[in-house]
Amino acid sequence: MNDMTTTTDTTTKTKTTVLEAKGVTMRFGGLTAVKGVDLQVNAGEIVGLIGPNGAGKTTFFNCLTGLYVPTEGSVSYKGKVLPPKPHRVTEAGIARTFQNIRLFHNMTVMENVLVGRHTRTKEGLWSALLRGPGFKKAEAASEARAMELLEFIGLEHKAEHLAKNLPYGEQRKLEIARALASDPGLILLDEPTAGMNPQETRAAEELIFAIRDMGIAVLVIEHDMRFIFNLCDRVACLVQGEKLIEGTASEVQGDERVIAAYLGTPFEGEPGAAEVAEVEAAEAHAEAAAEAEAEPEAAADAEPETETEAEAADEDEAPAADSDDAPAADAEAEADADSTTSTTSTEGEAK
Ligand SMILES: Nc1ncnc2c1ncn2[C@@H]1O[C@H](COP(=O)(O)OP(=O)(O)OP(=O)(O)O)[C@@H](O)[C@H]1O
Repeated sequence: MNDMTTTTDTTTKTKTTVLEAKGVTMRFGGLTAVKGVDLQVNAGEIVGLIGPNGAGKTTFFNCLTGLYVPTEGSVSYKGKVLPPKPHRVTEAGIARTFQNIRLFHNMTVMENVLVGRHTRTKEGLWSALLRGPGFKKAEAASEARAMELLEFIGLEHKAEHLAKNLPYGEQRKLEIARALASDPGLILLDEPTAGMNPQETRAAEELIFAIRDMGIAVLVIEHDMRFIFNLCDRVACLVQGEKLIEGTASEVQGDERVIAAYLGTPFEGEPGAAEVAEVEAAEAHAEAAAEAEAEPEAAADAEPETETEAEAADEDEAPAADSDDAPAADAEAEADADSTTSTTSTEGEAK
């Protein structure tokens, strides 16, 4: 990783592609969570990934980081296709944080960062067990690097605290420091400001700019639109697993399809709209066929109903006529009377 100096100078930006996802598709049984998504992240860029709940953003992240093996498509990092294995992806240079914080809660802040460092330490098992000079030197270097990262996120004074005792916003920052410990060239952040207050969100924004200025490309999922449009050079919007649009912040935030997707309003050419229309047409057809089949029966049912009504009318006109229901009604009335009596008597006894 580059030195820790942070600047706001982005003139050194190049168009070197760091991440290239091509036609990534992920199916879970009959559900296509991600459908043919292409995405590039270039060196020096902060790219945002937005979309309504369930749009497939986290599933896409999981495909990029080897947690899921995409059903179709490929993911390359700096021109090399990545093997779908999380530790190999980390070794290659991609680090990530999770939507639900995943820290080692009973370990210290420093230990959590050291865990993130292990892919970059070369000392083997025997060296570690025997704690030879090589191991001690490597351990000291790792600790120095971890402390540097803690200073970077402003948590050096809490190095010996247990992770579980940190406030929520600091836990999120610690997760970022742990990801940075693997010296990535690209970091994927899954909702880094979730649960943060506005001040913490602002600080997170500064932290991400600083990470970019260290030479690490960033791909970030967020629901906070103000945060994303302020932060990102480019934004891609997923809807129902498909990439709806990709462009600069102003292009994306002004796009009425994006607004409609967030408000749940259907729009022309909406991803999945053709499939929905097909299913709706098939359902309407099936309903119409069922109705047509049921029609003669319905007509037949209608006649006796008319007769019954006529009979009932006759009965109304002949109140003296015996009815089978009458004794049952009498019995019910008697039973009601009995139960009322018994309740009353019980209440009386109780009193
Ligand atoms: N392991 C899984 N098995 C089956 N379905 C899954 C699995 N993971 C995700 N899904 C489904 O895939 C779809 C996309 O989910 P995903 O979590 O990727 O969306 P998201 O855009 O990250 O949503 P959110 O913004 O709410 O986090 C959803 O319908 C979800 O239920």
